[in-house]
Amino acid sequence: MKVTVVGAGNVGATCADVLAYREIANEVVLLDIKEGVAEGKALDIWQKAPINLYDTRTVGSTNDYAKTAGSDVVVITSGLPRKPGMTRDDLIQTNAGIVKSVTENVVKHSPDAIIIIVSNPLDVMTYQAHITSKFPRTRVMGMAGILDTARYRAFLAEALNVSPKDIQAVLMGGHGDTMVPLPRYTTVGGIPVTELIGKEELDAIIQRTKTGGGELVKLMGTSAWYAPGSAAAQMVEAIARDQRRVFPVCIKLEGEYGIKDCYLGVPVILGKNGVEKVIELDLNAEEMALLKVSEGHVKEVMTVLDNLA
Ligand SMILES: NC(=O)C1=CN([C@@H]2O[C@H](COP(=O)(O)OP(=O)(O)OC[C@H]3O[C@@H](n4cnc5c(N)ncnc54)[C@H](O)[C@@H]3O)[C@@H](O)[C@H]2O)C=CC1
Ligand SMILES: O=C([O-])CC(=O)C(=O)O
Repeated sequence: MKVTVVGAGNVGATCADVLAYREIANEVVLLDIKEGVAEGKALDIWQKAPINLYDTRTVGSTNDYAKTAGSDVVVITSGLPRKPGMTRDDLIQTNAGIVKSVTENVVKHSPDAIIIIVSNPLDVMTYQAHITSKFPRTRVMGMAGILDTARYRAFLAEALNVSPKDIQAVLMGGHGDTMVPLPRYTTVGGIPVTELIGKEELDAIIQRTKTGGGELVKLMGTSAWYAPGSAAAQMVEAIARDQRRVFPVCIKLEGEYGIKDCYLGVPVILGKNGVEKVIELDLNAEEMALLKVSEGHVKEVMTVLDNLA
């Protein structure tokens, strides 16, 4: 299994590191446009191998896609992160061009790859990569749902003073303030969460989850990377090991949930072919209304992208 991570910044380097120390791939190529940075970080990760005991080979590349040739999975993290006061959508102008040119190179050198987008605005950058690559939708997906769900699970674990391992949840929709956490599908060791926490406290956790990315941007002056990098690596693992894990993943909807031609996070089965199946939940009217709001927002930003072209 050969995996390329494009963008050797905070998220990309973290993802490459997790891929290596968890031996998810035999070879990880880290690529960036900044001279020497990807080579340096790949070398640093390789020099950690005798300490942390792994044998994944990590290779760096300054914009030389020949080194990425024949990758099975490509994770695209290249692009600007936001600064305090910005929304993810504010990044579209710069990141659309970056994701487009990176995708063109990926297609040329790894025509059979599965592409995982991380760059923001996530749902619309997944759209950009999909239309540029012309790959089937099952091979072009965005990472956001695992991260958003992890934040929700972490906040719940803290509030209930239980292990985050025992909290299972689904979160749908776009990667932004219109994301749709689903308390009805949230359990703690199999127990419905609503039996363990009051409505007011749960609502506050849901609200904190929706603005979870912004909370970190405010604290750090740039966006998060440990959880995002690990979340992208977890998607790669599900594909590399054909685990058929059930994760919320951003994909083009083609009629599921009554939604067409929109890129939204939905629960899927992730395996060796990419998205093996989109799972359709029987949402109630309130949940469906929230998903429609999310669809409306993502479609607006998709139109912004169409008008850039
Ligand atoms: N989907 C999600 O849940 C998350 C998305 N993000 C997004 O991921 C992206 C990366 O974030 P960070 O790693 O924190 O940023 P960063 O600034 O640390 O790293 C980005 C890297 O991309 C590189 N780059 C720019 N243009 C390139 C090109 N054409 N080819 C190759 N490399 C190129 C830069 O040189 C830089 O090293 C941002 O757009 C951010 O908003 C971040 C966290 C979570
Ligand atoms: O908030 C940001 O800009 C980065 C991101 O998508 C996240 O951490 O959820």
